[in-house]
Amino acid sequence: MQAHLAATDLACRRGERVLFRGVSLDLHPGAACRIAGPNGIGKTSLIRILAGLLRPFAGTVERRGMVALLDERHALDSQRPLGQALAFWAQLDRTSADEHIRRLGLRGLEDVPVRYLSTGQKKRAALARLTAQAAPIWLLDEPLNGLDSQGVALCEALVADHCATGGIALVASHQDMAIPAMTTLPLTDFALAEFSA
Ligand SMILES: Nc1ncnc2c1ncn2[C@@H]1O[C@H](COP(=O)(O)OP(=O)(O)OP(=O)(O)O)[C@@H](O)[C@H]1O
Repeated sequence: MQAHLAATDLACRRGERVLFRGVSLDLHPGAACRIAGPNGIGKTSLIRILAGLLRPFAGTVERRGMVALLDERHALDSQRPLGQALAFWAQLDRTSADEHIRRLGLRGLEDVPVRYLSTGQKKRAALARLTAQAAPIWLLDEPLNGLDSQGVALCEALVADHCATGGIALVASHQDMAIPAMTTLPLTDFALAEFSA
């Protein structure tokens, strides 16, 4: 089964405002797309609609294949040491976290409680959790936030590898990313003023 992520004529309403409307996309294996736009335009809201966590005001979403979401909530038990927190999810995913801990440069931090990790270390841990999931569809909300330059390059390489091996990546980011053939969906074009229905 080939992964597929499509949306047709999406609109998003939050409170009394329609944030955007008429948003469509059609992503097939290998596709990388960046959602761009100013603060508050609705990038996170669009990601959450595509993840199935927020109901669109209008339009439809079609998902085929498992979805992995990375956002500011890293979903790792803050009381547990990093190794155990990642192993908890790895066990559910029937995999091992070790290779992902190594790849994300987290070796040596396995015994440190998640709550003591720095911002960038937590983001790397969330990326380790993401890569361990082996989901074909990645929805990434500001994945570069908090990463140092080496972390940014690493994240770009992860996304590029994911797409090169048939994955789909949709990334909300204020920063350009060095990903081959990455397209841009500029949300600004769809912004509306106050909702007046
Ligand atoms: N539950 C909610 N109820 C009402 N308004 C909300 C709710 N959640 C978010 N909003 C509003 O929706 C708008 C879009 O928020 P969203 O987080 O999607 O924007 P964004 O483009 O991701 O912003 P940023 O670039 O700052 O991360 C904001 O004005 C925000 O205040």
